[in-house]
Amino acid sequence: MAAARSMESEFLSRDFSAPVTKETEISIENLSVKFPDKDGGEPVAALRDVNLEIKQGEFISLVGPSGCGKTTLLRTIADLQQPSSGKISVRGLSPREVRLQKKYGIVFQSPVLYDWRTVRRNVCMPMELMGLPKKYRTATVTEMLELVGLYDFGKKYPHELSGGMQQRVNIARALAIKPEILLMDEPFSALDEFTKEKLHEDLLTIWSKTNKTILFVTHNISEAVFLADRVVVMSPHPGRISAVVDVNIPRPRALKDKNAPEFNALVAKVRNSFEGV
Ligand SMILES: Nc1ncnc2c1ncn2[C@@H]1O[C@H](COP(=O)(O)OP(=O)(O)OP(=O)(O)O)[C@@H](O)[C@H]1O
Repeated sequence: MAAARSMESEFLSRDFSAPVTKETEISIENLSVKFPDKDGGEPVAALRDVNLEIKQGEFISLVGPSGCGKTTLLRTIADLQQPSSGKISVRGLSPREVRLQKKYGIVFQSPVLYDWRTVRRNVCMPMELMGLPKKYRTATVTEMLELVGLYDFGKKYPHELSGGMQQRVNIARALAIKPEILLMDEPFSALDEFTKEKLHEDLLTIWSKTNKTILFVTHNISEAVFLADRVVVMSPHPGRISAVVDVNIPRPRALKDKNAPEFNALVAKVRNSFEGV
């Protein structure tokens, strides 16, 4: 009970816009993940010898073809998958400790919203599960819906919203527990180009206001470059990091930056970094 109370008070005092410290937030050392082969053959090396340091407040895109281990890497950081060897440490804590402290926000491709709950009550749900006080929940839902531009839609139900709006609700819900790290697995891949581009700009605004560390998985090279500080390029068989490309395009970024020669040069650099595809 005392432990639950101290977790709650740690939660209520969590600062949503903590300053970016540029300290290492996630350290991945010699990480390998193998899955047994269904036909009894050699295990599948979903990840082999992955090494990566991610700074607090960094925006990292993970890009690569199908099967190169992007989702496996995200799931292993999130403690949804265990390493076969190697180690992940988040400011000295294990992924499990970080998950139990609710410091991960996770956004998947399909927004898993509850159809029978309004937008407000969907965003509220993780805070209800954690038993946070009602007054705090109400204020946080309002703050999150303002952040994602959906304050006026709080009383709607998911089926009354477009796909892009549903994904915004999903992001608001992931942010409602004030995570330090946002893990996003192809969150916009099912959306049309116009909606996707609007969400890119909005996600960058949300990121700059909240200072989260973001890992963003995508197949789309242009999306990866536009959003990230660094693009981590992965290649399959075995899943590994084949390059890390720094994106030195100034921020804040706008869609017109995609027309700049520097942007296209970076897209080409990422494309040329794939190995064994
Ligand atoms: N639960 C599992 N059991 C067995 N093999 C798996 C499992 N999960 C992933 N794999 C295999 O591990 C490799 C990496 O898969 P993963 O889903 O991480 O790749 P990905 O880059 O995210 O692919 P996609 O872009 O298609 O989502 C693939 O060969 C995949 O078939």
